[in-house]
Amino acid sequence: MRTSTVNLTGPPSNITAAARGKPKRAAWDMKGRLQDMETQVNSFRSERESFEDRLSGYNKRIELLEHEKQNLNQDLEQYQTDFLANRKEAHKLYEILRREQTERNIEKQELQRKIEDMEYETSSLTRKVKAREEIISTKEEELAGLKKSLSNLTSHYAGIEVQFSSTKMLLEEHIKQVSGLMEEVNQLKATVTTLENKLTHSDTLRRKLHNLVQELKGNIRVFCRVRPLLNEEIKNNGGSDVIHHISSMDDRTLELCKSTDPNGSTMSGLKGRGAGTIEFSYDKVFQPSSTQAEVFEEISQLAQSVLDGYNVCVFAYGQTGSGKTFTMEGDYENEQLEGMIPRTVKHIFSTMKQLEDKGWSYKAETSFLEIYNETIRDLLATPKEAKNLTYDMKLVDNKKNEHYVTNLKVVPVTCEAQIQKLLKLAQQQRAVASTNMNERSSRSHSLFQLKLRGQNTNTSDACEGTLNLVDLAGSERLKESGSEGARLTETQSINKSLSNLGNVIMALGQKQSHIPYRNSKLTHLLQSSLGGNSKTLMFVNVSPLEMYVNETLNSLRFATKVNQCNIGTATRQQKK
Ligand SMILES: Nc1ncnc2c1ncn2[C@@H]1O[C@H](COP(=O)(O)OP(=O)(O)OP(=O)(O)O)[C@@H](O)[C@H]1O
Repeated sequence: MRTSTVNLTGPPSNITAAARGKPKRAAWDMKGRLQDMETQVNSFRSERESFEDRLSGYNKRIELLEHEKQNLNQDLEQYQTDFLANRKEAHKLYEILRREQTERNIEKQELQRKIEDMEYETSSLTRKVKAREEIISTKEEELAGLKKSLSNLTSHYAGIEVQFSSTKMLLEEHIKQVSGLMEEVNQLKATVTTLENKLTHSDTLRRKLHNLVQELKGNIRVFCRVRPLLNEEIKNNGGSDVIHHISSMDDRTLELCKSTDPNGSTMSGLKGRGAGTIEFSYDKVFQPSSTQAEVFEEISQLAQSVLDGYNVCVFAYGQTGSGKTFTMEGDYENEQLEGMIPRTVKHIFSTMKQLEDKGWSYKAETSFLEIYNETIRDLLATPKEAKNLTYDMKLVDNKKNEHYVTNLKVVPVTCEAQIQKLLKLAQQQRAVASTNMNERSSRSHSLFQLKLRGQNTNTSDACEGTLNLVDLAGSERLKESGSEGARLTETQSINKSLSNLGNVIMALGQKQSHIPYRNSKLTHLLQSSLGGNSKTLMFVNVSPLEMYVNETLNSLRFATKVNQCNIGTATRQQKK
């Protein structure tokens, strides 16, 4: 940049000094005054020249300055242009810088996140490393311990090896002895197997012979079952489950102590022991502790007989609450407490499967009814299905005296599960009414029937068997039941049909020409299953309560009579 300086001070100092330096001339001194004035003009002239010099200097200076100004203006314009260009450039750079900064910020955040992650990872790795280190140190300790044990064991092993070689020698000697003994054992085993086979064979034979004897005798078999005391009854018995008035010497006899009996033992045909003690004997007596499985074990052969083409009839007889329904049906929801009906069904279906290998195939159909006040009711029909239907008995076959019930639902069954379902349906439908004897007393007879038709493709053999499982209504006497009104009619009807069942059995036993089957629906319905063509078994269920000792006595007497009846030998129903 160009620069210059201009001196612009006031008029020359000699003028004022001349004026001021000389004393004032008198008015008359014209010459002097002219002289002064000429001096003054000269001074003024020289002053003017000096001024003019200075002015031309100033003008030059101004020109110079003007030039300088022009230069400066040009510079300024250049600067402005440069400035604008620079500002634009600077703006662009600023934008780039700002973008760069934003990107850097994002990168920085990213990096910070990564750093945080890495820090976290590092801290967790540090923790893991620490844990590993701890484990390693524990393992090292263990290793040290193991090394120690190993060295102990090695020395122990050396000792054992010594022992082993001596034992080995001993063992070789023993092996020789053992092989001799093994031979003996094998010989003994063979003897045991032969004996076991003989035993099984003789046990099967014994059972078969026992059944044969029973069949040949033609007797109705009777099993007696004493119910255990229930929880409430145990409480009333002073917390004890011991039944004092009923006892048993073995599994075929039962003693009833009726202390109130004045004569003690005068019942016809019954042995007496001591005052009021009466002994009864049956084919089997089940104690209160007997399980459902144990009871079924004894009747499983009867179930097998149905598949072999026999008619089988099982009754449960006894006073209300003595355990008839428990014995026949039990608890369908609890496998251990299942009664004879579900167990028989299971047994039959599993045996059917086994017999398939021998060429047998079976068709099965079932029905379930109850007789209430001498009226038949279908337990497999819902109330809607049974509406407006009447159930009468009609003869199927004159020769066989076989009856069927009109409108009764007969369901073809192919598996055990199907029957289980039907049994539950029937259970729901059973008429249950209350009496003084038992709040949930069943006041009807129920009859479950399963008919099987078998065909053997290998031998062309065919057979037909029917299983009847009957849960009879409570046998208590009118006096004891305390019934009135509708309940009285029920009890009378039950008593009538039960005593008729007894009459039919007695008439069969005495080989009478007329058997009163038609006197009650129950005997009428079971005509073909009683009377010689059926394997018949009666459960007499007994209450453990001493207060019912008279009812128990009646039941046991009835059962004894039934047991003594010879109704003839059951025959297999073969078909061609
Ligand atoms: N052996 C037993 N073990 C355990 N409880 C039993 C046994 N026998 C019967 N009971 C129970 O005793 C009660 C009466 O039995 P159940 O209903 O079978 O008598 P019931 O003779 O069929 O009576 P009802 O004539 O009224 O049908 C039931 O609660 C039953 O579960």
